[in-house]
Amino acid sequence: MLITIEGIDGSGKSTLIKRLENRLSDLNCVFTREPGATWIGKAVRQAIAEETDPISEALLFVADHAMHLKTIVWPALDDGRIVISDRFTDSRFAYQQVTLSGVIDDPGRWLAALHEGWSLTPDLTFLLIIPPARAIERIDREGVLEHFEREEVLAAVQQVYLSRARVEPERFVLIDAEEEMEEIASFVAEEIRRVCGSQEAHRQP
Ligand SMILES: Nc1ncnc2c1ncn2[C@@H]1O[C@H](COP(=O)(O)OP(=O)(O)O)[C@@H](O)[C@H]1O
Ligand SMILES: Cc1cn([C@H]2C[C@H](O)[C@@H](COP(=O)(O)OP(=O)(O)O)O2)c(=O)[nH]c1=O
Repeated sequence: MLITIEGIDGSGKSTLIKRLENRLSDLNCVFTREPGATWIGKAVRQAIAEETDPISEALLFVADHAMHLKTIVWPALDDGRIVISDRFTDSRFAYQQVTLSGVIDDPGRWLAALHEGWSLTPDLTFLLIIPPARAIERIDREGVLEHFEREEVLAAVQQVYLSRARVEPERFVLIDAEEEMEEIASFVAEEIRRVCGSQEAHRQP
């Protein structure tokens, strides 16, 4: 089972993941993230910092995803583990749709073609929704802003996330990210237990 946590920068994904690590410790989940901790992940972070070319930046995100699948996601799923990822392919569709707009024709189609035939769709995606100005306030408290971390960029990214959620309502669970984190974490943990429990029940003869 593959579960992803998505949302704009500052929406609370990494805080939520930390809470889930505690709340779901008995489920032996694999917690992971994109961009990852490999050398490609480092290259991605360098590309973000340099902000030179959105096409090479997008391709590095895809390379990081391929490495992530090969080294972490597939092995864990093959072992029957629950994988919970802080960002996954929806991040690419949401952010690169915005950064590549006006750079290449139909970025959505280009991104879909790049993932075709080897990637996978999560079983369940929690999407944290927050007014972009609130997200920027939260990030601002932490220091330097990356090039995505501008209100108009995050607003556009969130719109793409929401339009993806409208197309696949059975996969996406929308969360109000301005709620208390304790409440968000207990709701998400319960949902994960419910979905994983019902999958177990399906498996029984
Ligand atoms: N529900 C919440 N209420 C108040 N503050 C929050 C909440 N969720 C996250 N924060 C704070 O907002 C900041 C950004 O959260 P973070 O988890 O790093 O976001 P992300 O991983 O999505 O960029 C952190 O300082 C965090 O403590
Ligand atoms: C995974 C991924 C991330 N990103 C962006 C989102 C973030 O602004 C940036 C770094 O990701 P991350 O470190 O997860 O940012 P945050 O914790 O602030 O949410 O990379 C993409 O543009 N495309 C992608 O495919």
